Amino acid sequence: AAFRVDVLTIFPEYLAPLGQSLLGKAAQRGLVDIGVHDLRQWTGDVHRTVDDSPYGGGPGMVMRPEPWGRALEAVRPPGTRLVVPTPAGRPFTQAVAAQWATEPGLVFACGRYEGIDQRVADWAAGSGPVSEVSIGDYVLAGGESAVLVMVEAVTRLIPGVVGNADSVEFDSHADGLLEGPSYTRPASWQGLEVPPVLLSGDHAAIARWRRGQSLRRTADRRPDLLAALPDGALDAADRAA
Ligand SMILES: NC(=O)c1ccno1
Repeated sequence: AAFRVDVLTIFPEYLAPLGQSLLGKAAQRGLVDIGVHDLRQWTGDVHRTVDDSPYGGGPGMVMRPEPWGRALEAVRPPGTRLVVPTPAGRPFTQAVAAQWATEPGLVFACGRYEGIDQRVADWAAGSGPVSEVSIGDYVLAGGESAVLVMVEAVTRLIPGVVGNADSVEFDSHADGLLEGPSYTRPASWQGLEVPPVLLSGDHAAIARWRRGQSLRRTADRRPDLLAALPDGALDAADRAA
């Protein structure tokens, strides 16, 4: 069955890119079903109000719970994970994306303003898993951009969505390390040569060189990833790299 994605937002037009390109083709091929819903459909007043001032004072506005409750009851299949993008969330990583890609689908709640009344996530936990996640340590105006990022990261891991399955398997972060440099024709460009080992045809040497490049780049750019590797992940050859 198709992987089902539903997005609740007050800016449905912002999610238009979900219908294009890679995702669009996957949707056409029945691999992914995407529904974008305007939260204001579930407001109860003539002004279609979705926010109010925060209890306890403080700047900005908070999204009221009632429209979310009605929208989730209408849209969220029972047991489906609810994802709430927020700078205060747990980190969204490749491992999280891989886990979610094995599930039947996802519902995304895009918060605006200072966020959504906490009772929505608390109440929603009664009908399925709820994940409050962050795509990085920065603050966006709303959750919509984060949803575009997460939908792309998850759906490309669904078998058949990305043409070449190998390219997914050898992504950066797939083995906990960053991918090293890539090269293609011409062999010489602006006086810069492609590393000769890559033209040698010696596949064992190429694999060793690539692993070394990956380790070196990870140590240079993301030492935190090296530190997070499970014991034994690096062998003697790795340490020598
Ligand atoms: N960092 C994030 O994931 C985020 C979501 C909404 N605003 O920021």
